[in-house]
Amino acid sequence: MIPNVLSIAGTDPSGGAGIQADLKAFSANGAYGMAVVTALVAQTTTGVREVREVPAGFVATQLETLLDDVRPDAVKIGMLGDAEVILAVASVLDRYAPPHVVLDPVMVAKSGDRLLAPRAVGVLRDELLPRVDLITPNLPEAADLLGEPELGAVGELPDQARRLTELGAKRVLLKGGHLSGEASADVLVADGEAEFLRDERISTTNDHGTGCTLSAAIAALRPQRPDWSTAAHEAKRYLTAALAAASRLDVGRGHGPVHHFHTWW
Ligand SMILES: Nc1ncnc2c1ncn2[C@@H]1O[C@H](COP(=O)(O)OP(=O)(O)OP(=O)(O)O)[C@@H](O)[C@H]1O
Ligand SMILES: Cc1ncc(CO)c(N)n1
Repeated sequence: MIPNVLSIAGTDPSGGAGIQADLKAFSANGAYGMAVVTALVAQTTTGVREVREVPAGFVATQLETLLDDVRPDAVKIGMLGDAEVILAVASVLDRYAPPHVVLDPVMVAKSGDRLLAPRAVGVLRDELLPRVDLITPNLPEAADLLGEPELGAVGELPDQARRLTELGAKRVLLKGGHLSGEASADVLVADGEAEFLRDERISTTNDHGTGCTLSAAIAALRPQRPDWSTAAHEAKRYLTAALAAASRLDVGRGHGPVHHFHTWW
């Protein structure tokens, strides 16, 4: 059976990040996609112009309406925007206990614009991290969650990922996309064990939504694969291919999107 996978996230009208990217990544990775919108974001490849939050009560109503009818096989959580929405999502997770929950702790867009209120970082750390199966922070997000300086070297990733599990996250995929070097390396830590996910670094400015794509692909693949490690390695390969395929796109003047392609078979 095709897995039903839910994204809880904000929007990107240019289709590169957020809900729009998640739905494409779900489809391309063999899942049926569903979405609950948490914030309307006026953004494109060049940056964010304005954000309108969806009231927390209505995020909860969207989730309850959906979950009373459909049981998802996995959930990906992205931009939540503020503390009230975080608490609403945490409470719904408690009541419905969906399997395979991935949290991308979105805080700042590639353009530098904030997508999470600074005072909500502690609420995300204390109320949501312990309730999900995997978190996928980038380096600035990991530093913010731990109150540490941002890492500058690949070799430091495993120890920082382990410290994130000490905050209550069951598993951590710490993304090294902001580092330079020949390879693009991330680290996955579960049960104290660390393993690297390495792939070639693609030379491109079409890197808008890479984080959304990776976490969405993991959520889509997890119900179809035996464990988190297999799903994460495969999602990483999918992202590298989508980054390489981005050279065929001509979208916007800034950080362009990756290309989610389907193999018809
Ligand atoms: N040029 C690249 N080539 C290959 N992989 C990359 C490249 N840039 C980023 N990645 C990979 O993309 C994923 C996302 O990494 P990154 O650290 O950029 O996340 P992010 O900052 O959350 O992304 P975004 O905010 O744009 O969605 C990681 O797996 C990272 O290794
Ligand atoms: C809605 C949304 N979520 C996440 C990101 C991070 O790239 C973004 N730019 N927009």
